[in-house]
Amino acid sequence: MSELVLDISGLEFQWSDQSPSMRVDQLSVQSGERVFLKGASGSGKSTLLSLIGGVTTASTGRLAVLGQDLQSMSAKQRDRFRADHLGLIFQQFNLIPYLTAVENVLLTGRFSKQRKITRAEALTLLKELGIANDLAEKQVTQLSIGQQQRVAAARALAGKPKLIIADEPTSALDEETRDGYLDLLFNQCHTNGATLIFVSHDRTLAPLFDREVNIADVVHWSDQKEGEQ
Ligand SMILES: Nc1ncnc2c1ncn2[C@@H]1O[C@H](COP(=O)(O)OP(=O)(O)OP(=O)(O)O)[C@@H](O)[C@H]1O
Repeated sequence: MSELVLDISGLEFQWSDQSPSMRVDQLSVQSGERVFLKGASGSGKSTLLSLIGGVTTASTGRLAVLGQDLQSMSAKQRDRFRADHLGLIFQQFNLIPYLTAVENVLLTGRFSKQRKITRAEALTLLKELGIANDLAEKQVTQLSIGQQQRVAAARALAGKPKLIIADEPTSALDEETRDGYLDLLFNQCHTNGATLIFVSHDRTLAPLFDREVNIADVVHWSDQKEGEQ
């Protein structure tokens, strides 16, 4: 089946009038694919992810996620779309420090009617990711970095979103924990029929994915600033 989960063409974006402009001529990802996105620091990986996640919008071009054109949505509609359909795993986790692990996972359901998750389901998901019930009831700041990283994954996977976007989620893990984490993430994506876009500097991980995309091949920056034409 060749359903496109991500379909970008002729996309142009600038952080501000004074910033270089970024162009993506074409990038598509098929349903169920696990894509490894690599690129040098500052090459635009996080910028691209924020466009795909609807956090920022491009000035021109097409960007469709799960068949929905994000470019034609208002900021509020994009927020709703993100909450309903996307699972985001950030480099810094973005967990709420004063909540327990399970409460952090349950937050997903607070922002989306479509992704309702019960406490029992959240605990099961955490357990599948290696966070037993006693840890799940602890404040997240009392967990190790590797455990927090798994809580962040559980929160992204809660409610079975169809697209998971992970920005360097294994950067703080030792090799063994990292490999276990990836196994769990892949298993969950497979079970849920989810597509995975995974950004990492760790090239040794690339062979584990269906496809490797070098950001330099898809993202082009122009240094021309306004007033310099
Ligand atoms: N919020 C922002 N406002 C203005 N410019 C930004 C912003 N975020 C990123 N940039 C600029 O966009 C360019 C690409 O940055 P981005 O963070 O996307 O790179 P990256 O490939 O994710 O880097 P890294 O691997 O270091 O995380 C950089 O020149 C950066 O300065």
